[in-house]
Amino acid sequence: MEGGGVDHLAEERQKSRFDVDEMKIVWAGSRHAFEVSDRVARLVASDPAFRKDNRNLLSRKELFKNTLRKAAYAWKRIMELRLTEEEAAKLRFFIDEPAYTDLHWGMFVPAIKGQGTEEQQQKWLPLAYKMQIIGCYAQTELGHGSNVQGLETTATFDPQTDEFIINSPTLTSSKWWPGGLGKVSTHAVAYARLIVNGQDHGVHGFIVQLRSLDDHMPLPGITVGDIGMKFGSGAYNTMDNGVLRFDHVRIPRNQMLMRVLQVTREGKVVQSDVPRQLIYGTMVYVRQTIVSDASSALSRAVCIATRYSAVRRQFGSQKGGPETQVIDYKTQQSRLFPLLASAYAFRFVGEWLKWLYTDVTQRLQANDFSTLPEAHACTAGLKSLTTSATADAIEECRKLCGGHGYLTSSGLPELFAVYIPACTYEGDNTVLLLQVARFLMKTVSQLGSGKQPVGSTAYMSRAEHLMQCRCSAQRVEDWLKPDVVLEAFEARALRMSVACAQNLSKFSNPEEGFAELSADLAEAAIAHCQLIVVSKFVEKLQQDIPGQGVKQQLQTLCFVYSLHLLHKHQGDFLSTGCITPKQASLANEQLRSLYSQVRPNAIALVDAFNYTDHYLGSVLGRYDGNVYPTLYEDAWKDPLNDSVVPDGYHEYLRPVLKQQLRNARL
Ligand SMILES: CCCCCCCC/C=C\CCCCCCCCCCCCCC(=O)SCCNC(=O)CCNC(=O)[C@H](O)C(C)(C)COP(=O)(O)OP(=O)(O)OC[C@H]1O[C@@H](n2cnc3c(N)ncnc32)[C@H](O)[C@@H]1OP(=O)(O)O
Ligand SMILES: Cc1cc2nc3c(=O)[nH]c(=O)nc-3n(C[C@H](O)[C@H](O)[C@H](O)COP(=O)(O)OP(=O)(O)OC[C@H]3O[C@@H](n4cnc5c(N)ncnc54)[C@H](O)[C@@H]3O)c2cc1C
Repeated sequence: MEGGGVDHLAEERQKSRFDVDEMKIVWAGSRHAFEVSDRVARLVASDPAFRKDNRNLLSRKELFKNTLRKAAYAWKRIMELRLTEEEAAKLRFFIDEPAYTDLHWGMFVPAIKGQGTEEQQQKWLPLAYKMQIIGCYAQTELGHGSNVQGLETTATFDPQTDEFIINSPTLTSSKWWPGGLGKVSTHAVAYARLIVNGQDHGVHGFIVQLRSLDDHMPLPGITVGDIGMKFGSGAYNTMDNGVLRFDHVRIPRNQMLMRVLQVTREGKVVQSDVPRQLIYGTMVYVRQTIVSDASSALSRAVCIATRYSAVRRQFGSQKGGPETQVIDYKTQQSRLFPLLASAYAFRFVGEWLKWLYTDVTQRLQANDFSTLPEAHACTAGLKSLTTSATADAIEECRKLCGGHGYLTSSGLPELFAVYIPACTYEGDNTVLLLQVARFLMKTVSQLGSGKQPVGSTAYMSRAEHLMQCRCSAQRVEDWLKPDVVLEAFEARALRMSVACAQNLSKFSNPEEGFAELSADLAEAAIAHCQLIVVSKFVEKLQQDIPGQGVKQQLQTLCFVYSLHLLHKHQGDFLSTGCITPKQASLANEQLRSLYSQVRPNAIALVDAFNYTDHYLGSVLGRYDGNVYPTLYEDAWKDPLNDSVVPDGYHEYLRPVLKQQLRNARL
């Protein structure tokens, strides 16, 4: 994508055996998506206002102000250029800096859309769309995050004044973590226990104004601020995660989001026919976006590690010739190529999840709630699986880059620091896996009742076969048959779920049993989610994919993804009797051969992500591979090198040196 100087990776690029431009379109999702993405990426890269290479040198205050500046400038550009929603979303992506706008557009607006009545949407959405108000999603408290039903903030209906009184009764009820809350938001969708006539009706969302629209001061009864520095310099510190306390703050009754439950003027609580779980709908939406984001973060780390692995040479010089490129070491390949394959796998499962989410949203609008449990289980499970894998992968990519990977200029430390909270926010990954496990146990318990499992659990309808089938792989090549691979994953997932269900049935108290077996249940959930990813990759390959060699590369990556999982989790596959040790060894042999097929295409496969050097933000991952001179020059730019003799020499170094000298003379 970058033009200019000498291309140190040119030889690598010539080795590839497929049409990279066509692969770029597959990666982007469509030709249109590619064109939008490419255009916006260049726009951001060429605008000095979006410079980001100085982030980790700024103090928190400077960093935050800089983010405010960028967000305001981005908004101005969105208006000036009349960007569509798709283009604006891409702009946010390539600016690559967490900001309050993420929560405004990503959670505040969707919460009103999903949980507000038509009337409420008409009132609040135009204000939010024009950014005349800025909102956040204030759910988590100091004492409770995962356990939403345990939230303590109260919203008590006062029939005298037709208002709710929002209150933080305890220290632990302080809202804690919401992004955009600390310093920016004028409004929040705040989650609180609805109390009417002394009766607790559970947690609901309320639109609460926090700050004056004139001078930005907190309104009476509101205490609000930032919760302090987070992991890493730069990184997520561009975000003002906040603390908020309410001291009997009054809001009009019509500011409770009432799509699920209404409170009338008379104080009557009316449940609509919309299921309660819709209150959790915003989280379902965001979890779905987080899966796509995982493929972006992972592909970015993999792009850096792959390019650098082709540039870096260690050992193996023959007769004074060049040393071996580290990418040619089999160990490097076995660590790197599964991550490359995972990036593609997560991309495709993300595309599918987006489709699933759109489908469920359309059904909800037509009052069909039947697919909500499936959407919840898939978004929760895939959010958990992909973010855990991506966080681990970024750290692995750092190690794959050796010492230089630890330098800020590699781009990997900041990427890691910014990314890892994805394992926690929008649902702790273990808590989410246990939600999937509940869904699986329910599905297994209904097998044989005549109710056919559908969607992601449809494979369970073949339980009789999958519980006793034997893998047919006899030769290495058999592991390149999608049906063989899929059946092994289906059998493993089902057998693990059924084993959990059988163990659960031994407990007289199911909740006690669930708690006792929760580690096994989480593993069964992982097996189910891995099956979803594998099956969506296989489905992708059934589509018509144009471009010379493109489909073949994707096939190779699909098998790399599947067989590396099979290798990594062979304990599961063997202990459930899905494969034999001999078959595991054949699969591993096939995997090694696949790595050799990926090798000549590796650079082109990461070029297909079409990332600009600006977006990558990595000296090691530069498109032209010109790593060493840039690293060398960059080092001299560090503020510590502004002076040859460091500040502090006279106060702290010279006296120590002199003292040592005096001691030595004595
Ligand atoms: C730079 C400027 C540019 C400007 C550019 C402008 C344009 C920009 C355009 C777009 C930008 C978009 C950006 C989008 C990115 C967004 C980034 C976000 C960043 C991340 C922020 C993070 C925010 C947060 O973290 S918010 C807080 C999240 N909190 C949690 O996730 C809490 C987790 N806990 C829970 O979800 C629940 O408590 C629980 C599920 C664990 C348990 O709930 P419970 O006690 O009620 O449950 P049960 O287990 O008893 O379940 C009851 C029943 O309900 C079902 N269930 C549970 N959850 C759901 C659900 N979500 N949906 C449906 N059903 C659900 C469950 O299965 C049970 O069902 P049964 O049938 O078994 O009864
Ligand atoms: C960067 C960041 C941004 C955030 N932004 C927002 C925001 O905008 N708005 C908002 O409302 N919130 C936000 N949050 C809060 C976030 O959603 C919560 O932190 C998250 O849901 C996890 O909840 P917790 O902190 O209560 O974790 P805890 O539940 O306290 O987790 C602690 C440990 O306990 C384990 N655990 C908890 N329950 C169980 C269980 N039932 N079974 C087994 N193990 C369990 C977990 O696995 C974990 O290991 C943000 C958090 C972060 C880090």
